[in-house]
Amino acid sequence: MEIVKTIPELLLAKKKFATPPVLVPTMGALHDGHFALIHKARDIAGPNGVVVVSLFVNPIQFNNASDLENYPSTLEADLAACERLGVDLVFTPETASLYAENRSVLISESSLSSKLCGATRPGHFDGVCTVVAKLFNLFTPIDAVFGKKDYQQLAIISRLVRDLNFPIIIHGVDTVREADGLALSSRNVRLTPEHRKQAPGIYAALKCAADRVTQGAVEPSVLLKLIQKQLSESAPDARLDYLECVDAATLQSINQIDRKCVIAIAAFFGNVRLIDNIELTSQF
Ligand SMILES: Nc1ncnc2c1ncn2[C@@H]1O[C@H](COP(=O)(O)OP(=O)(O)OP(=O)(O)O)[C@@H](O)[C@H]1O
Ligand SMILES: CC(C)(CO)[C@@H](O)C(=O)[O-]
Ligand code: BAL
Repeated sequence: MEIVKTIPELLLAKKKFATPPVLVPTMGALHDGHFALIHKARDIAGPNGVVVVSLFVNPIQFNNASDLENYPSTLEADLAACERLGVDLVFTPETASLYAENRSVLISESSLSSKLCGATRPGHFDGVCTVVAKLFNLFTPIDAVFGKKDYQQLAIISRLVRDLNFPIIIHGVDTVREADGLALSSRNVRLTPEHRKQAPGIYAALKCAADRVTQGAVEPSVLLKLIQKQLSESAPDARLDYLECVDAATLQSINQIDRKCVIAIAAFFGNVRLIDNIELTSQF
């Protein structure tokens, strides 16, 4: 496995690739969710293809300085895991090697990012789109793999690829969960023991709402109230950042469950912000 830190090194390493790579962009602090992405990348690439992983905590997508400062970093363990999983190349750039000091170009998506995390983390998706476009330009992958835990991000990156004609196929991987249902997330390690106990309440409440839909419930407002009630009982310390039922394609709020939709949630436990979602697709 090759580890490269700079763009010149990356461009040199790329010359040795027999095929265009399959890219897995991450911010490091790898866990089983990331490993599922890497497995998917290997499936796509095949045994002789090239799988590359980027580990980069992208400062320009953070709207909160202390969130950036406290973002977990486990570089040695990440590199060992990538090696074990048969990754061909890991890219761990310094911020200065990716961003010019006087940079003045930003990629902005203006529709799918208007709600949910886009509304509560201003500028976040401009940062995501910009760094992902850079990674696409640097690696020229044929495929790239993202997780459905970040549902809105996956939708926005698919739109970025469509609207800017990146010749790349975007693959989504189902959310990997702890045995108690909590979505794996690098930020989970920052939960206090008490908040870690409460956090599975998020997915439990989402599932309960999804079950109601299976039984015929069609009013998003009823479902959202049910989730809020459940959360207040199972996770009393959770502070909602948003909770919405949105059209799965447009990510705009809906009044009736009459098409593929997603319930998306973000909640704070102390200063740790977790996101999760559930797709309500089985009926449509
Ligand atoms: N539990 C998970 N299941 C599947 N994919 C995941 C999971 N967690 C993260 N991913 C995906 O891994 C990629 C990198 O995400 P990232 O490095 O931000 O990890 P993270 O665990 O989402 O961290 P955090 O949410 O704390 O920022 C993204 O495509 C993300 O959707
Ligand atoms: C896609 C990504 C690596 C861009 O920094 C990040 O938003 C993430 O880890 O989901
Ligand atoms: N997983 C999305 C990256 C972020 O929270 O900034």
